Amino acid sequence: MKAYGIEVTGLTKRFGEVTAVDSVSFAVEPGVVTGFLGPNGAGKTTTMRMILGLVTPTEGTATIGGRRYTELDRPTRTVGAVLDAGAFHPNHSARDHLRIYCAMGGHPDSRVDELLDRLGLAEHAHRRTRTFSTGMKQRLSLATALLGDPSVLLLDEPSNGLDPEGIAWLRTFLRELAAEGRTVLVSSHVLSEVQQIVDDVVVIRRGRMVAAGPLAEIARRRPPTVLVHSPDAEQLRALILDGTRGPDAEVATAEDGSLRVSGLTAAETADLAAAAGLRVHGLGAEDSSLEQLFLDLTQDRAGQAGQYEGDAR
Ligand SMILES: Nc1ncnc2c1ncn2[C@@H]1O[C@H](COP(=O)(O)OP(=O)(O)OP(=O)(O)O)[C@@H](O)[C@H]1O
Repeated sequence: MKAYGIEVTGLTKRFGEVTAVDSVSFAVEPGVVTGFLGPNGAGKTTTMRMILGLVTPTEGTATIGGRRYTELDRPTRTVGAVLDAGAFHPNHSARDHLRIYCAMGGHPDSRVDELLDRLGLAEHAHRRTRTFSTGMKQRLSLATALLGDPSVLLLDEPSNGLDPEGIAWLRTFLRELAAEGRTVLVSSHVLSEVQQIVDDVVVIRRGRMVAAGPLAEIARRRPPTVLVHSPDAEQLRALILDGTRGPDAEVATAEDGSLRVSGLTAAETADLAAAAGLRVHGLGAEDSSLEQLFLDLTQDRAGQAGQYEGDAR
């Protein structure tokens, strides 16, 4: 199996007035799982469909191993995709379904049983797909995508509808596929569902890329935030914002009146309050969960996006 990466350059798609994808560029490397993250409507599916040659870009290119999907000699041996994990004929058994796709792709029949085994579906091979749970449908979709033993896998929202056990299974499975040297791109609108699964991320918001790179590195770049409970909150806020604490100091007031300070450490904030004789009843580093990072990256705050931008590897 040859290792192919995905390269997206200046990719843009306009549907009439709507710019679904706006000059997006990133690279997806073999051997790791890459999360393609963004809220609903951010443009993830449209980007994946352009990579798969199902939607024609308005501008830019998407290539797999240097070639557009439509230029690949044997596409299903290079790329496997799951865009809709529920799309089966309800009266076909899992084996019938795989046999049909196996024949269409020109793959050896032996792949059907190999994949039923690998995906833990062997004992359900004769059941009609309409009786399958969401998790079983997800596995059958993955089996279908893997029939051609592709080196690149594109999965649109594979964690959707899975219970924690299903997500744990998916994590192990996708990690195995990446360890085999495959390129794995997984979209999601919920970072917490995939944060244990992905190594790298590409984050988009309203069609534009806001961050790309190893998740751990992007999380480290997030400025620390300090939560302050103070009866003198307004004075402290004014003090922090007076411009002499450095250009990066910012304060937001939470609903309960406490302050969320960024651009200053907890010690700097405490010293500032003490020097001005302001009372502080509580102070600590805010929980910098990745979900908060994701919200910071994708919510509508002008000028917020650029500070996390990294090089797409
Ligand atoms: N065929 C189409 N015609 C018109 N607009 C479209 C079409 N396909 C997508 N869009 C619009 O493009 C934008 C991006 O949609 P897309 O489905 O790519 O986002 P997404 O990030 O995959 O979101 P979701 O997680 O909700 O699927 C949305 O505003 C959507 O309404």
